[in-house]
Amino acid sequence: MTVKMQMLGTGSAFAKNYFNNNALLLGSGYNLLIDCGITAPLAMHELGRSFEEIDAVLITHLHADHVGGLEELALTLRHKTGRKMTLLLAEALVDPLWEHTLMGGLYQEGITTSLDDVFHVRPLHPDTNYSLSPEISVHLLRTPHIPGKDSYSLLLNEEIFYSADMTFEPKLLTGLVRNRGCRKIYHDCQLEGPGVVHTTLNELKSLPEDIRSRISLMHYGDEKPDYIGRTAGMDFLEQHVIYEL
Ligand SMILES: Nc1ccn([C@@H]2O[C@@H]3COP(=O)(O)O[C@H]3[C@H]2O)c(=O)n1
Ligand SMILES: [Zn+2]
Ligand SMILES: [Zn+2]
Repeated sequence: MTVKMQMLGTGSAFAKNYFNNNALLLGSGYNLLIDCGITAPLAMHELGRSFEEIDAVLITHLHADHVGGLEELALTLRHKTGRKMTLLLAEALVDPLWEHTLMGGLYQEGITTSLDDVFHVRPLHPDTNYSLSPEISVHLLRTPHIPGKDSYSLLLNEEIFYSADMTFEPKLLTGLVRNRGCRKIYHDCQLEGPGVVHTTLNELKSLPEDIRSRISLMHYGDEKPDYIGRTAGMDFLEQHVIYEL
């Protein structure tokens, strides 16, 4: 079976017409959630889905639109079935995720005192390919987002680049396609204003056609309808549509 991808949302952190940019990879017998932002529980609900059908959640970096739904995910599973979700993330994010993000909501004296009490934590090394199921492998690439903040883009099945939030890396994108045979790039995209911590549409438009033709845009703002047909051939990934990966 071909792996499918369904975005729970394709919006930027502050978009109101789109849910947070989180993705579901749907394999045969193995479903992976990529990032679990504030809006992920509502998006799952609207899609008629349950966290119980997810096998593992992978986190790219510690911003609320990527991790803000983890507290609800963990508590929902605990109360419904007692199950701990497998949590995949770069080893550098393990302690900060607990100490800076989740401890405030999940700590319970004598019961929940560490990330391991709520998740099956599987720390990942960057630049290493991990087989998650017979159909899905993941490989973390550390990419720039905010100074001093670790953030990891993904190479899925060694042929599909899924950007975490990142600033423009034209050499990386070009090398992935021309040297590593990357056939598809899902890229965050800030449509208006200076990028600062994201890649802008204008930056992506400056790439050569053989790279642009592989790019689908995600993590965009509410102004997206104004940009249809103005993306130099790059298409917009649409939330809730099921694509072949
Ligand atoms: N130095 C920063 C830090 C954050 N931000 C905004 O906050 C958002 C957090 O989620 P995001 O999706 O990374 O997008 C970030 C910026 O909009 C920003 O614009 N500049
Ligand atoms: Zn984001
Ligand atoms: Zn971010």
